[in-house]
Amino acid sequence: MKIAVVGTGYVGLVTGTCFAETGNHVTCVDIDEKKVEKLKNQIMPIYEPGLDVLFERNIKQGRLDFTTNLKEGIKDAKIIFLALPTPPGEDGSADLKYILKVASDLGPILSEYTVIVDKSTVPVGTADKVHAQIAKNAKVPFDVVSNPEFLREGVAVDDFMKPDRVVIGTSSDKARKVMDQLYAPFVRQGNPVIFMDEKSAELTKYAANSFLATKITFMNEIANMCELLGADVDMVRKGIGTDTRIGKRFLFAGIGYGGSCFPKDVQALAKSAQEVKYDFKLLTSVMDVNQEQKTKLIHRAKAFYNGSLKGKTFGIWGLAFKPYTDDIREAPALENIKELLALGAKVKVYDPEAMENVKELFGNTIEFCSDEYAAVDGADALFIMTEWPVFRTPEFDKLQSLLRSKVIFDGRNLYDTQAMEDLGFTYFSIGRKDVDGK
Ligand SMILES: NC(=O)C1=CN([C@@H]2O[C@H](COP(=O)(O)OP(=O)(O)OC[C@H]3O[C@@H](n4cnc5c(N)ncnc54)[C@H](O)[C@@H]3O)[C@@H](O)[C@H]2O)C=CC1
Ligand SMILES: O=C(O)[C@H]1O[C@H](OP(=O)(O)OP(=O)(O)OC[C@H]2O[C@@H](n3ccc(=O)[nH]c3=O)[C@H](O)[C@@H]2O)[C@H](O)[C@@H](O)[C@@H]1O
Repeated sequence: MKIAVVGTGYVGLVTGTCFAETGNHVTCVDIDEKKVEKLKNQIMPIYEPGLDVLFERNIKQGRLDFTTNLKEGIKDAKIIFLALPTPPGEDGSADLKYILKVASDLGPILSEYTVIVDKSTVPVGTADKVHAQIAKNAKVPFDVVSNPEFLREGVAVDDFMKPDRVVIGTSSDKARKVMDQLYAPFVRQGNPVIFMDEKSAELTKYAANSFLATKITFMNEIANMCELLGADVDMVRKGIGTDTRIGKRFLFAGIGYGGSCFPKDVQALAKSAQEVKYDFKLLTSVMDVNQEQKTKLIHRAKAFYNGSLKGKTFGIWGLAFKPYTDDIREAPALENIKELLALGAKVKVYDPEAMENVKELFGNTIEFCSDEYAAVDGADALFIMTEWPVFRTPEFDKLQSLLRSKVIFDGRNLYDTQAMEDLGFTYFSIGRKDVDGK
Protein backbone atom coordinates (compact mmCIF):
# COMPACT_ATOMS: atom_id res chain seq x y z
CA MET A 1 0.00 0.00 0.00
CA LYS A 2 1.21 3.56 -0.67
CA ILE A 3 1.32 5.68 2.49
CA ALA A 4 2.32 9.26 3.23
CA VAL A 5 3.50 10.45 6.64
CA VAL A 6 3.45 14.20 7.20
CA GLY A 7 5.93 15.30 9.88
CA THR A 8 9.23 13.50 10.38
CA GLY A 9 9.75 13.95 14.13
CA TYR A 10 10.02 10.98 16.48
CA VAL A 11 6.59 9.64 15.69
CA GLY A 12 6.69 10.34 11.96
CA LEU A 13 10.04 8.61 11.48
CA VAL A 14 9.12 5.55 13.51
CA THR A 15 5.68 5.30 11.88
CA GLY A 16 7.06 5.71 8.35
CA THR A 17 9.97 3.31 8.86
CA CYS A 18 7.88 0.58 10.51
CA PHE A 19 5.16 0.72 7.85
CA ALA A 20 7.88 0.46 5.17
CA GLU A 21 9.32 -2.53 7.06
CA THR A 22 5.98 -4.32 6.66
CA GLY A 23 6.09 -3.92 2.88
CA ASN A 24 4.32 -0.62 2.27
CA HIS A 25 5.77 2.19 0.18
CA VAL A 26 6.10 5.23 2.44
CA THR A 27 6.86 8.84 1.58
CA CYS A 28 7.65 11.10 4.53
CA VAL A 29 6.97 14.81 4.14
CA ASP A 30 8.47 17.59 6.25
CA ILE A 31 8.74 21.37 5.83
CA ASP A 32 12.20 21.36 7.43
CA GLU A 33 14.43 21.37 4.35
CA LYS A 34 17.65 20.64 6.24
CA LYS A 35 16.08 17.62 7.93
CA VAL A 36 14.73 16.25 4.64
CA GLU A 37 18.15 16.72 3.02
CA LYS A 38 19.72 14.70 5.85
CA LEU A 39 17.06 11.98 5.58
CA LYS A 40 17.60 11.72 1.83
CA ASN A 41 21.28 11.18 2.57
CA GLN A 42 20.31 8.38 4.97
CA ILE A 43 21.29 10.40 8.04
CA MET A 44 19.00 9.64 10.97
CA PRO A 45 18.30 12.94 12.83
CA ILE A 46 17.29 11.31 16.14
CA TYR A 47 18.91 8.75 18.42
CA GLU A 48 16.53 5.81 18.70
CA PRO A 49 17.97 2.31 19.24
CA GLY A 50 17.29 -0.05 16.33
CA LEU A 51 15.60 2.52 14.11
CA ASP A 52 18.69 3.24 11.98
CA VAL A 53 18.97 -0.37 10.75
CA LEU A 54 15.35 -0.48 9.59
CA PHE A 55 15.65 3.02 8.16
CA GLU A 56 18.68 2.20 6.01
CA ARG A 57 17.28 -1.14 4.85
CA ASN A 58 13.99 0.34 3.70
CA ILE A 59 15.60 3.28 1.91
CA LYS A 60 17.94 0.88 0.09
CA GLN A 61 15.03 -1.34 -0.87
CA GLY A 62 13.18 1.67 -2.29
CA ARG A 63 10.25 1.56 0.14
CA LEU A 64 11.04 4.74 2.08
CA ASP A 65 11.63 8.20 0.66
CA PHE A 66 11.44 11.83 1.69
CA THR A 67 10.26 15.14 0.31
CA THR A 68 9.39 18.68 1.34
CA ASN A 69 6.62 18.79 -1.25
CA LEU A 70 3.24 17.78 0.18
CA LYS A 71 1.53 17.29 -3.19
CA GLU A 72 4.34 15.08 -4.44
CA GLY A 73 4.49 13.19 -1.11
CA ILE A 74 0.79 12.26 -1.01
CA LYS A 75 0.58 11.22 -4.68
CA ASP A 76 -1.20 7.81 -4.88
CA ALA A 77 -1.28 7.50 -1.06
CA LYS A 78 -4.28 5.56 0.23
CA ILE A 79 -3.53 6.71 3.77
CA ILE A 80 -1.99 9.98 4.97
CA PHE A 81 -0.69 10.06 8.55
CA LEU A 82 -0.43 13.41 10.31
CA ALA A 83 2.47 13.11 12.78
CA LEU A 84 2.72 16.82 13.48
CA PRO A 85 3.57 18.69 16.68
CA THR A 86 0.78 19.59 19.11
CA PRO A 87 2.71 21.76 21.58
CA PRO A 88 1.04 23.56 24.46
CA GLY A 89 -0.44 26.90 23.43
CA GLU A 90 -0.22 29.93 25.73
CA ASP A 91 -3.13 28.70 27.87
CA GLY A 92 -1.82 25.10 28.11
CA SER A 93 -4.25 23.59 25.59
CA ALA A 94 -2.87 21.64 22.61
CA ASP A 95 -2.06 24.01 19.76
CA LEU A 96 -3.61 22.61 16.58
CA LYS A 97 -2.13 25.11 14.15
CA TYR A 98 0.27 22.61 12.51
CA ILE A 99 -2.45 19.99 12.03
CA LEU A 100 -5.07 22.41 10.74
CA LYS A 101 -2.58 24.05 8.36
CA VAL A 102 -1.75 20.70 6.75
CA ALA A 103 -5.47 19.78 6.72
CA SER A 104 -6.23 22.95 4.82
CA ASP A 105 -3.34 22.31 2.39
CA LEU A 106 -4.61 18.76 1.79
CA GLY A 107 -8.17 19.67 0.74
CA PRO A 108 -7.46 20.86 -2.81
CA ILE A 109 -4.75 18.28 -3.59
CA LEU A 110 -6.54 15.02 -2.72
CA SER A 111 -7.22 13.23 -6.00
CA GLU A 112 -9.07 10.08 -4.91
CA TYR A 113 -10.66 8.57 -1.77
CA THR A 114 -8.07 8.85 1.03
CA VAL A 115 -7.96 8.02 4.73
CA ILE A 116 -6.38 10.85 6.72
CA VAL A 117 -5.11 9.70 10.10
CA ASP A 118 -4.47 11.86 13.17
CA LYS A 119 -1.39 10.17 14.67
CA SER A 120 -0.54 13.20 16.78
CA THR A 121 -1.93 13.50 20.30
CA VAL A 122 -4.95 15.76 19.87
CA PRO A 123 -7.90 16.87 22.02
CA VAL A 124 -11.36 15.40 21.67
CA GLY A 125 -13.10 16.88 18.64
CA THR A 126 -9.96 17.31 16.51
CA ALA A 127 -10.96 14.65 13.95
CA ASP A 128 -14.13 16.70 13.32
CA LYS A 129 -12.08 19.89 12.97
CA VAL A 130 -9.63 18.26 10.57
CA HIS A 131 -12.55 16.87 8.57
CA ALA A 132 -14.19 20.30 8.33
CA GLN A 133 -10.91 21.95 7.32
CA ILE A 134 -10.24 19.46 4.51
CA ALA A 135 -13.87 19.49 3.38
CA LYS A 136 -13.67 23.23 2.65
CA ASN A 137 -11.74 22.55 -0.56
CA ALA A 138 -11.90 18.78 -1.15
CA LYS A 139 -13.28 17.50 -4.45
CA VAL A 140 -13.10 13.79 -3.58
CA PRO A 141 -14.47 11.70 -0.68
CA PHE A 142 -12.22 11.12 2.35
CA ASP A 143 -12.36 9.96 5.97
CA VAL A 144 -10.53 11.27 9.02
CA VAL A 145 -9.48 8.63 11.54
CA SER A 146 -7.97 8.97 15.01
CA ASN A 147 -5.09 6.53 15.60
CA PRO A 148 -3.16 7.72 18.67
CA GLU A 149 0.40 6.51 19.17
CA PHE A 150 1.57 4.86 22.40
CA LEU A 151 5.28 4.31 21.64
CA ARG A 152 7.94 5.25 24.19
CA GLU A 153 11.16 6.92 23.16
CA GLY A 154 14.15 4.61 23.56
CA VAL A 155 12.09 1.49 22.80
CA ALA A 156 10.00 3.01 20.03
CA VAL A 157 10.64 0.37 17.36
CA ASP A 158 9.61 -2.48 19.62
CA ASP A 159 6.58 -0.59 20.90
CA PHE A 160 5.49 0.13 17.32
CA MET A 161 6.19 -3.30 15.84
CA LYS A 162 4.71 -5.20 18.80
CA PRO A 163 2.10 -2.88 20.29
CA ASP A 164 0.07 -3.86 23.37
CA ARG A 165 -2.87 -2.62 21.37
CA VAL A 166 -3.73 -0.40 18.42
CA VAL A 167 -6.53 2.10 18.99
CA ILE A 168 -8.48 3.26 15.95
CA GLY A 169 -11.30 5.75 16.14
CA THR A 170 -13.53 5.82 13.10
CA SER A 171 -17.20 5.79 12.23
CA SER A 172 -16.54 4.81 8.60
CA ASP A 173 -16.63 1.13 7.56
CA LYS A 174 -14.53 1.93 4.51
CA ALA A 175 -11.77 3.54 6.58
CA ARG A 176 -11.96 0.71 9.11
CA LYS A 177 -11.20 -1.86 6.39
CA VAL A 178 -8.18 0.13 5.16
CA MET A 179 -6.78 0.51 8.70
CA ASP A 180 -7.44 -3.15 9.51
CA GLN A 181 -5.40 -4.23 6.49
CA LEU A 182 -2.56 -1.85 7.34
CA TYR A 183 -2.21 -3.02 10.95
CA ALA A 184 -2.68 -6.75 10.32
CA PRO A 185 1.08 -7.53 10.41
CA PHE A 186 1.53 -5.73 13.74
CA VAL A 187 -1.07 -7.63 15.72
CA ARG A 188 -0.23 -11.19 14.68
CA GLN A 189 0.85 -11.91 18.28
CA GLY A 190 -2.80 -11.63 19.22
CA ASN A 191 -2.78 -8.14 20.66
CA PRO A 192 -5.95 -6.34 19.70
CA VAL A 193 -6.84 -3.60 17.27
CA ILE A 194 -9.53 -1.79 19.22
CA PHE A 195 -12.01 0.07 17.06
CA MET A 196 -14.07 2.85 18.61
CA ASP A 197 -15.50 6.24 17.77
CA GLU A 198 -13.13 9.15 17.06
CA LYS A 199 -13.75 11.02 20.32
CA SER A 200 -13.14 7.99 22.52
CA ALA A 201 -9.89 7.27 20.67
CA GLU A 202 -8.73 10.85 21.15
CA LEU A 203 -9.51 10.73 24.87
CA THR A 204 -7.91 7.28 25.26
CA LYS A 205 -4.51 8.78 24.46
CA TYR A 206 -4.79 11.56 27.05
CA ALA A 207 -6.21 9.13 29.61
CA ALA A 208 -3.27 6.73 29.11
CA ASN A 209 -0.57 9.37 29.49
CA SER A 210 -2.32 11.11 32.38
CA PHE A 211 -2.88 7.82 34.19
CA LEU A 212 0.80 6.86 33.86
CA ALA A 213 1.90 10.33 35.00
CA THR A 214 -0.46 9.99 37.98
CA LYS A 215 0.92 6.55 38.81
CA ILE A 216 4.48 7.90 38.90
CA THR A 217 3.40 10.94 40.89
CA PHE A 218 1.59 8.78 43.41
CA MET A 219 4.82 6.85 43.98
CA ASN A 220 6.77 10.09 44.32
CA GLU A 221 4.38 11.16 47.07
CA ILE A 222 4.71 7.75 48.75
CA ALA A 223 8.50 8.27 48.53
CA ASN A 224 8.15 11.61 50.29
CA MET A 225 6.12 9.88 53.01
CA CYS A 226 8.78 7.14 53.27
CA GLU A 227 11.42 9.77 53.96
CA LEU A 228 9.34 11.26 56.76
CA LEU A 229 8.34 7.92 58.27
CA GLY A 230 11.57 5.95 57.82
CA ALA A 231 10.17 3.44 55.29
CA ASP A 232 11.82 2.41 52.00
CA VAL A 233 10.00 3.22 48.75
CA ASP A 234 11.70 0.38 46.86
CA MET A 235 10.24 -2.11 49.33
CA VAL A 236 6.81 -0.47 49.12
CA ARG A 237 7.05 -0.59 45.30
CA LYS A 238 7.78 -4.33 45.37
CA GLY A 239 5.07 -4.83 47.95
CA ILE A 240 2.34 -3.24 45.86
CA GLY A 241 3.65 -3.97 42.34
CA THR A 242 3.25 -7.70 42.78
CA ASP A 243 -0.51 -7.15 43.04
CA THR A 244 -1.53 -7.72 39.41
CA ARG A 245 -4.29 -5.15 39.79
CA ILE A 246 -1.55 -2.53 40.34
CA GLY A 247 1.23 -3.95 38.15
CA LYS A 248 5.01 -3.60 38.43
CA ARG A 249 5.63 -0.96 35.80
CA PHE A 250 5.75 2.82 36.13
CA LEU A 251 6.09 2.64 39.91
CA PHE A 252 9.64 3.99 40.11
CA ALA A 253 9.97 7.05 42.33
CA GLY A 254 12.45 9.64 41.14
CA ILE A 255 12.88 13.32 40.33
CA GLY A 256 9.60 13.63 38.46
CA TYR A 257 8.42 12.73 35.00
CA GLY A 258 9.67 14.72 32.01
CA GLY A 259 9.75 14.31 28.26
CA SER A 260 7.88 15.76 25.34
CA CYS A 261 4.54 14.24 26.23
CA PHE A 262 3.56 13.57 29.86
CA PRO A 263 3.92 17.23 30.96
CA LYS A 264 2.14 18.65 27.92
CA ASP A 265 -0.58 16.00 27.78
CA VAL A 266 -1.51 16.21 31.48
CA GLN A 267 -1.72 19.97 31.06
CA ALA A 268 -3.80 19.68 27.89
CA LEU A 269 -6.28 17.26 29.50
CA ALA A 270 -6.63 19.61 32.47
CA LYS A 271 -7.33 22.42 30.02
CA SER A 272 -9.90 20.32 28.12
CA ALA A 273 -11.63 19.66 31.45
CA GLN A 274 -11.71 23.39 32.19
CA GLU A 275 -13.25 24.06 28.79
CA VAL A 276 -16.21 21.80 29.62
CA LYS A 277 -16.34 23.30 33.13
CA TYR A 278 -15.13 20.15 34.84
CA ASP A 279 -12.74 20.62 37.75
CA PHE A 280 -10.25 17.75 37.27
CA LYS A 281 -8.63 18.22 40.68
CA LEU A 282 -6.40 15.17 40.45
CA LEU A 283 -4.54 16.47 37.41
CA THR A 284 -3.82 19.82 39.06
CA SER A 285 -2.22 17.99 41.99
CA VAL A 286 -0.22 15.75 39.67
CA MET A 287 1.27 18.79 37.92
CA ASP A 288 2.04 20.59 41.21
CA VAL A 289 3.66 17.56 42.84
CA ASN A 290 5.74 16.80 39.75
CA GLN A 291 7.03 20.36 39.60
CA GLU A 292 8.18 20.22 43.23
CA GLN A 293 9.69 16.77 42.82
CA LYS A 294 12.00 17.87 40.01
CA THR A 295 14.27 20.02 42.18
CA LYS A 296 13.80 18.12 45.41
CA LEU A 297 17.45 17.10 45.59
CA ILE A 298 18.59 20.71 45.47
CA HIS A 299 16.67 21.41 48.68
CA ARG A 300 18.41 18.45 50.27
CA ALA A 301 21.78 19.72 49.03
CA LYS A 302 21.05 23.16 50.45
CA ALA A 303 20.23 21.64 53.82
CA PHE A 304 23.39 19.52 53.69
CA TYR A 305 25.62 22.51 52.85
CA ASN A 306 24.08 24.72 55.57
CA GLY A 307 21.91 26.80 53.25
CA SER A 308 24.35 27.83 50.51
CA LEU A 309 25.63 26.16 47.34
CA LYS A 310 27.61 29.24 46.28
CA GLY A 311 31.08 28.40 45.00
CA LYS A 312 30.48 24.63 45.07
CA THR A 313 31.07 22.49 41.99
CA PHE A 314 28.66 19.69 41.11
CA GLY A 315 29.04 16.86 38.64
CA ILE A 316 25.84 15.84 36.87
CA TRP A 317 25.30 12.40 35.37
CA GLY A 318 22.47 12.31 32.85
CA LEU A 319 20.77 15.09 30.91
CA ALA A 320 18.13 13.30 28.82
CA PHE A 321 14.65 12.95 30.35
CA LYS A 322 15.25 9.18 30.48
CA PRO A 323 17.87 6.69 29.21
CA TYR A 324 18.27 5.55 25.58
CA THR A 325 17.31 8.91 24.13
CA ASP A 326 18.97 12.23 23.34
CA ASP A 327 15.67 14.01 23.99
CA ILE A 328 15.95 16.72 26.65
CA ARG A 329 12.43 18.15 26.39
CA GLU A 330 11.21 18.88 29.96
CA ALA A 331 14.13 16.85 31.34
CA PRO A 332 14.44 17.30 35.13
CA ALA A 333 18.22 17.72 34.66
CA LEU A 334 17.73 21.05 32.90
CA GLU A 335 15.78 22.57 35.76
CA ASN A 336 18.35 21.33 38.25
CA ILE A 337 21.20 22.85 36.25
CA LYS A 338 19.40 26.21 36.02
CA GLU A 339 18.72 26.18 39.74
CA LEU A 340 22.31 25.25 40.64
CA LEU A 341 23.67 28.04 38.43
CA ALA A 342 21.21 30.52 39.95
CA LEU A 343 22.46 29.53 43.41
CA GLY A 344 26.04 30.34 42.40
CA ALA A 345 27.29 26.76 41.90
CA LYS A 346 29.48 25.48 39.05
CA VAL A 347 28.21 22.56 36.99
CA LYS A 348 30.06 19.83 35.05
CA VAL A 349 27.91 17.43 33.01
CA TYR A 350 28.02 14.16 31.12
CA ASP A 351 25.34 12.25 29.18
CA PRO A 352 26.01 9.44 26.69
CA GLU A 353 23.71 10.92 24.01
CA ALA A 354 22.19 14.27 24.93
CA MET A 355 25.25 16.56 25.24
CA GLU A 356 24.86 18.29 21.86
CA ASN A 357 21.24 19.22 22.56
CA VAL A 358 22.18 20.69 25.95
CA LYS A 359 25.10 22.66 24.46
CA GLU A 360 22.58 24.60 22.39
CA LEU A 361 20.80 25.68 25.60
CA PHE A 362 23.61 26.33 28.07
CA GLY A 363 26.63 27.14 25.87
CA ASN A 364 29.74 27.70 27.99
CA THR A 365 27.88 28.43 31.25
CA ILE A 366 28.47 24.78 32.19
CA GLU A 367 31.35 22.39 31.50
CA PHE A 368 30.69 19.50 29.11
CA CYS A 369 32.83 16.48 29.98
CA SER A 370 34.12 13.59 27.88
CA ASP A 371 32.89 10.86 30.24
CA GLU A 372 31.24 10.24 33.60
CA TYR A 373 34.51 10.35 35.52
CA ALA A 374 35.64 13.68 34.01
CA ALA A 375 32.30 15.12 35.19
CA VAL A 376 33.09 14.39 38.85
CA ASP A 377 36.78 15.33 38.74
CA GLY A 378 37.23 17.95 41.48
CA ALA A 379 33.48 18.19 42.15
CA ASP A 380 32.09 18.61 45.67
CA ALA A 381 29.31 16.12 44.97
CA LEU A 382 27.62 14.11 42.23
CA PHE A 383 23.99 14.51 41.15
CA ILE A 384 22.42 11.59 39.22
CA MET A 385 19.59 12.71 36.96
CA THR A 386 19.12 9.91 34.39
CA GLU A 387 19.44 6.15 34.94
CA TRP A 388 21.71 5.33 31.98
CA PRO A 389 23.10 1.78 32.50
CA VAL A 390 26.68 3.11 32.47
CA PHE A 391 25.94 4.97 35.72
CA ARG A 392 24.65 1.87 37.51
CA THR A 393 27.97 0.17 38.14
CA PRO A 394 30.69 2.82 38.31
CA GLU A 395 34.18 2.13 39.61
CA PHE A 396 33.52 3.45 43.11
CA ASP A 397 37.26 3.63 43.92
CA LYS A 398 37.79 5.96 41.00
CA LEU A 399 34.73 7.99 41.96
CA GLN A 400 36.04 8.39 45.51
CA SER A 401 39.45 9.56 44.35
CA LEU A 402 38.03 12.08 41.86
CA LEU A 403 35.32 13.65 44.03
CA ARG A 404 36.47 16.31 46.50
CA SER A 405 34.19 14.69 49.07
CA LYS A 406 32.25 11.42 48.87
CA VAL A 407 28.75 12.87 48.45
CA ILE A 408 26.06 11.67 46.02
CA PHE A 409 22.54 13.01 45.41
CA ASP A 410 20.82 10.24 43.45
CA GLY A 411 17.52 11.14 41.75
CA ARG A 412 17.07 7.60 40.34
CA ASN A 413 17.87 5.29 43.28
CA LEU A 414 20.65 3.51 41.41
CA TYR A 415 22.62 2.15 44.36
CA ASP A 416 21.97 -0.03 47.35
CA THR A 417 21.96 2.11 50.50
CA GLN A 418 23.83 -0.52 52.56
CA ALA A 419 26.53 -0.79 49.89
CA MET A 420 26.96 2.98 49.93
CA GLU A 421 27.22 2.95 53.70
CA ASP A 422 29.89 0.23 53.51
CA LEU A 423 31.81 2.32 50.96
CA GLY A 424 31.66 5.36 53.25
CA PHE A 425 29.63 7.61 50.96
CA THR A 426 27.21 10.27 52.10
CA TYR A 427 24.30 9.25 49.95
CA PHE A 428 20.90 10.87 49.43
CA SER A 429 18.28 9.17 47.27
CA ILE A 430 14.51 9.26 46.82
CA GLY A 431 12.21 7.74 49.44
CA ARG A 432 14.98 5.79 51.19
CA LYS A 433 17.09 6.37 54.25
CA ASP A 434 19.90 8.91 53.98
CA VAL A 435 23.38 7.46 54.36
CA ASP A 436 25.70 9.57 56.46
CA GLY A 437 29.23 8.74 55.36
CA LYS A 438 30.84 9.99 58.56
N1 LIG B 1 7.68 11.85 20.84
C1 LIG B 1 6.99 10.80 21.25
O1 LIG B 1 7.54 9.88 21.85
C2 LIG B 1 5.52 10.69 21.00
C3 LIG B 1 4.80 11.76 20.48
N2 LIG B 1 3.44 11.65 20.27
C4 LIG B 1 2.70 12.77 19.66
O2 LIG B 1 3.00 12.79 18.25
C5 LIG B 1 3.03 14.14 17.76
C6 LIG B 1 4.36 14.42 17.10
O3 LIG B 1 5.36 14.31 18.09
P1 LIG B 1 6.92 14.28 17.73
O4 LIG B 1 7.15 13.31 16.63
O5 LIG B 1 7.65 14.13 19.01
O6 LIG B 1 7.10 15.77 17.14
P2 LIG B 1 8.40 16.52 16.64
O7 LIG B 1 8.26 17.94 17.08
O8 LIG B 1 9.62 15.73 16.98
O9 LIG B 1 8.27 16.48 15.04
C7 LIG B 1 7.27 17.09 14.29
C8 LIG B 1 7.75 17.30 12.85
O10 LIG B 1 6.69 17.92 12.11
C9 LIG B 1 7.28 18.82 11.17
N3 LIG B 1 6.31 19.77 10.65
C10 LIG B 1 5.78 20.88 11.25
N4 LIG B 1 4.90 21.48 10.42
C11 LIG B 1 4.87 20.75 9.28
C12 LIG B 1 4.16 20.86 8.05
N5 LIG B 1 3.31 21.86 7.81
N6 LIG B 1 4.37 19.93 7.10
C13 LIG B 1 5.26 18.91 7.31
N7 LIG B 1 5.95 18.76 8.44
C14 LIG B 1 5.76 19.67 9.42
C15 LIG B 1 8.43 19.44 11.95
O11 LIG B 1 9.37 20.03 11.08
C16 LIG B 1 8.97 18.22 12.71
O12 LIG B 1 9.97 17.56 11.97
C17 LIG B 1 2.71 15.01 18.98
O13 LIG B 1 1.33 15.26 18.99
C18 LIG B 1 3.09 14.14 20.16
O14 LIG B 1 2.35 14.46 21.32
C19 LIG B 1 2.76 10.50 20.55
C20 LIG B 1 3.42 9.41 21.06
C21 LIG B 1 4.85 9.40 21.31
O1 LIG C 1 2.78 10.18 24.29
C1 LIG C 1 3.97 9.97 24.33
O2 LIG C 1 4.82 10.70 23.82
C2 LIG C 1 4.54 8.80 25.06
O3 LIG C 1 4.78 9.23 26.44
C3 LIG C 1 5.38 8.25 27.27
O4 LIG C 1 6.62 7.81 26.74
P1 LIG C 1 8.00 8.63 26.93
O5 LIG C 1 7.70 10.07 27.19
O6 LIG C 1 8.86 8.27 25.78
O7 LIG C 1 8.72 8.05 28.22
P2 LIG C 1 8.32 7.17 29.49
O8 LIG C 1 9.12 5.94 29.48
O9 LIG C 1 6.86 7.03 29.64
O10 LIG C 1 8.87 8.10 30.67
C4 LIG C 1 8.31 9.40 30.88
C5 LIG C 1 8.91 10.01 32.12
O11 LIG C 1 8.45 9.32 33.29
C6 LIG C 1 9.56 8.99 34.10
N1 LIG C 1 9.26 7.72 34.82
C7 LIG C 1 8.82 6.63 34.14
C8 LIG C 1 8.51 5.47 34.80
C9 LIG C 1 8.65 5.40 36.19
O12 LIG C 1 8.38 4.37 36.86
N2 LIG C 1 9.09 6.50 36.85
C10 LIG C 1 9.40 7.65 36.20
O13 LIG C 1 9.81 8.67 36.86
C11 LIG C 1 10.75 8.86 33.16
O14 LIG C 1 11.96 9.05 33.85
C12 LIG C 1 10.44 9.98 32.18
O15 LIG C 1 10.91 11.21 32.65
C13 LIG C 1 4.45 7.03 27.31
O16 LIG C 1 5.04 6.00 28.11
C14 LIG C 1 4.16 6.49 25.91
O17 LIG C 1 3.23 5.41 25.97
C15 LIG C 1 3.57 7.62 25.06
O18 LIG C 1 3.35 7.22 23.73
